[in-house]
Amino acid sequence: MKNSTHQTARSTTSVTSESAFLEIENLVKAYPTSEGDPLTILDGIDLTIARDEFISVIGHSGCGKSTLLKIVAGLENPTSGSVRLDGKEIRTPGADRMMVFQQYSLLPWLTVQENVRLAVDEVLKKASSVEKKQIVSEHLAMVNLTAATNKYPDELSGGMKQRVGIARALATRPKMLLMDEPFGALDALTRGKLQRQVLDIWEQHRQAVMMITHDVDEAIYMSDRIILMTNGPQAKIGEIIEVPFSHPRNLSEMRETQEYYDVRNHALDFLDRYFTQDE
Ligand SMILES: Nc1ncnc2c1ncn2[C@@H]1O[C@H](COP(=O)(O)OP(=O)(O)OP(=O)(O)O)[C@@H](O)[C@H]1O
Repeated sequence: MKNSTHQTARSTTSVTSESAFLEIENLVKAYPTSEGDPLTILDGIDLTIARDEFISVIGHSGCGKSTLLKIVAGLENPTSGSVRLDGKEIRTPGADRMMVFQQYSLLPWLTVQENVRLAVDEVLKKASSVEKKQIVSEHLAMVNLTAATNKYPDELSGGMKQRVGIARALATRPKMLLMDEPFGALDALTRGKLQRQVLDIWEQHRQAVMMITHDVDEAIYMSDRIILMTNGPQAKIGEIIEVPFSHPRNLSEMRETQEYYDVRNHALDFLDRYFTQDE
């Protein structure tokens, strides 16, 4: 089934300006070093993402993917350039962007519903107590966790913990979801199930998503475009692949098409070209 032609792996650098929701312009990020001169990690990133678009960011370890995500989250500031969400410059974290990390950052002394409720209380301050209760149970149901509502994190599997993290992020109704290798710590079977669940939710309630992953198949399955980063330091966007499948998607059907393998090979060839000896 595999072949190496690239005919369907189209590259596009941006969405149209009318539909741009996140706009990253000439972003540079440098960190100070003990040697004196700062080290430029990201060097001139230009990227626009639409309001209802799911994008994945792939690149070799250390190229600056998490740094880029943290800048969009407002946890880090760019050295120069601009990052705007819905026309407004991002400088600090905000309830319009929620993050899901690889390591489930749940509070161990709170139950599943209390973990989600804490975030809802923090963000949806104007909602009534009844509404907030409803939002929490609705989002726990979305990730099939109703039965685990009153459990504590250490009573849950890794996949369940990650589902709580996803329910928590979605329950605050952010305009943008930022995910840093959200399935990276899970076994293959759990990963596949959770990818499907997140995709089901996203296909029903579309929002802007930026997901970092090391997994090309995950990126093809879930995203509209795949951002391929060059190696760091001074990493840039090397290429952007438009995934030629509409949503909702069916992985088995996708895998029966030539387009799937064209995109896959194209992305893997790119990553091979940027492979370095010290990785
Ligand atoms: N706060 C910081 N101070 C100095 N250097 C930093 C800081 N944060 C990240 N870096 C450096 O920036 C580079 C990019 O790091 P980053 O974590 O963004 O890469 P990544 O592509 O997400 O890596 P990985 O795939 O391994 O998670 C690395 O060389 C890292 O050491």
